[in-house]
Amino acid sequence: MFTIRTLNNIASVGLAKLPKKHFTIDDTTATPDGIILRSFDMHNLELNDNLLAVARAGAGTNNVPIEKCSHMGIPVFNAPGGNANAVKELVLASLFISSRRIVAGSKWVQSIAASETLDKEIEAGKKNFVGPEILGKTLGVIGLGAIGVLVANAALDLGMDVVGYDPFLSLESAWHLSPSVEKADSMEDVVAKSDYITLHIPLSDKTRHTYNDDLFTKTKPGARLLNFARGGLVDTTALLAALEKGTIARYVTDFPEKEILGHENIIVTPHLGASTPESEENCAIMAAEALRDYLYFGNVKNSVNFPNCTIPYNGKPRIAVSHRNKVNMIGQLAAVFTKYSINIDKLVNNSKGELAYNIIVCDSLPENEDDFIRDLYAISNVIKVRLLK
Ligand SMILES: NC(=O)c1ccc[n+]([C@@H]2O[C@H](COP(=O)([O-])OP(=O)(O)OC[C@H]3O[C@@H](n4cnc5c(N)ncnc54)[C@H](O)[C@@H]3O)[C@@H](O)[C@H]2O)c1
Ligand SMILES: O=C(O)[C@H](O)COP(=O)(O)O
Repeated sequence: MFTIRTLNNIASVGLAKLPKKHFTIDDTTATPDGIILRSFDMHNLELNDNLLAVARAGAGTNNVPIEKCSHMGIPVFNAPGGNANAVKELVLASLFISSRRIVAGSKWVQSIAASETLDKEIEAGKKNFVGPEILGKTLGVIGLGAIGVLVANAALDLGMDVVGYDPFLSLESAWHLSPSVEKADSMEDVVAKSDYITLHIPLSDKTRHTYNDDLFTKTKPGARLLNFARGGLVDTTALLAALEKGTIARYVTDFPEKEILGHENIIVTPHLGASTPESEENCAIMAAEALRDYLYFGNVKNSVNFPNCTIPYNGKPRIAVSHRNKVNMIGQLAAVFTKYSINIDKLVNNSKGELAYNIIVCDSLPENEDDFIRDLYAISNVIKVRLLK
């Protein structure tokens, strides 16, 4: 039986992927085997020793202590692309609301007292809410992953020119990205030629304050900046200065911060990017399935810190071993199997950065399982050993 703690509301269709026969959902336990969450900040949460896996029902994992999890041999799963369409649709809406003064105009209309002269007042006041069309304008897309590709392709369909930048473009993205998207060599190149700029990169120590004074200086004057990725990507002080100077005409963001609330040229939504029933369900299903397959079979798919590693279940016992990515680890593991006369049926070893992970399917298990496990743990650089029967 596995105990799963949820740290946010997770769509019930996702939790239904964890059969009651083998899983208990307990949101109060301090010793879960698995955690499922959305944006809950896990950085200050103590990780219990028996925690086996964390699944983020969404894309961004900056709220999860990845390094600490890797150190403890805990895979962190996410739901790549599971909410990309929801974000794309909100970004498209934001292209329009950053241009046409829909939000300000609507607020103004709501504020006028209904009177005999309403029509006249509206016709006189509407000149204050003029905004340009997006047709024929240039959109710069920074980050061409699941969301960036959808946004770039959709903007082409709306008659925009699109320039994109992603130095780590994946094969998957390259397959889906329209060839009409111009490839830029640098972020500076993108912001210098774009009337609209949209950010779709993860937040990390490397990307924090990507949009800073320097990049604002290189931005085409009067550009509109959309941020549906993470608040920390934009340096707020530099942003407010850029709005003051007119470098940026409008900023639309999904990440409220007290410094930007109430600014006439900033439109803020309450982190709504993935808040559609479709995305909430997709992500919950992807996260729960990844967690279930890891807990049952040791299979790894969609992990941000572990390599993909899968062996279809064939009824035989399996040992899952994570270790630091060093030489001669397989040789040392195999020696322990030899010592206990265990025949290996299948073995997959994959690595990701400093971490490697093995699934070893065996024909039998030794009589003294505890000694066997202890010998595996005794190998230097082994992090976690799981015996799955
Ligand atoms: N507002 C929301 O509710 C919401 C919803 C989903 C995702 N997000 C945010 O959007 C981010 C992107 O989501 P995604 O699903 O497209 O992720 P993704 O992993 O599919 O794509 C991210 C892309 O950014 C690229 N990248 C990384 N560093 C870069 C850099 N320095 N310069 C340019 N490109 C860089 C990567 O190569 C990758 O292609 C997430 O990390 C998350 O923070 C927000
Ligand atoms: O990174 C993500 O997937 C989004 O920010 C969505 O976050 P949420 O699941 O808390 O809405």
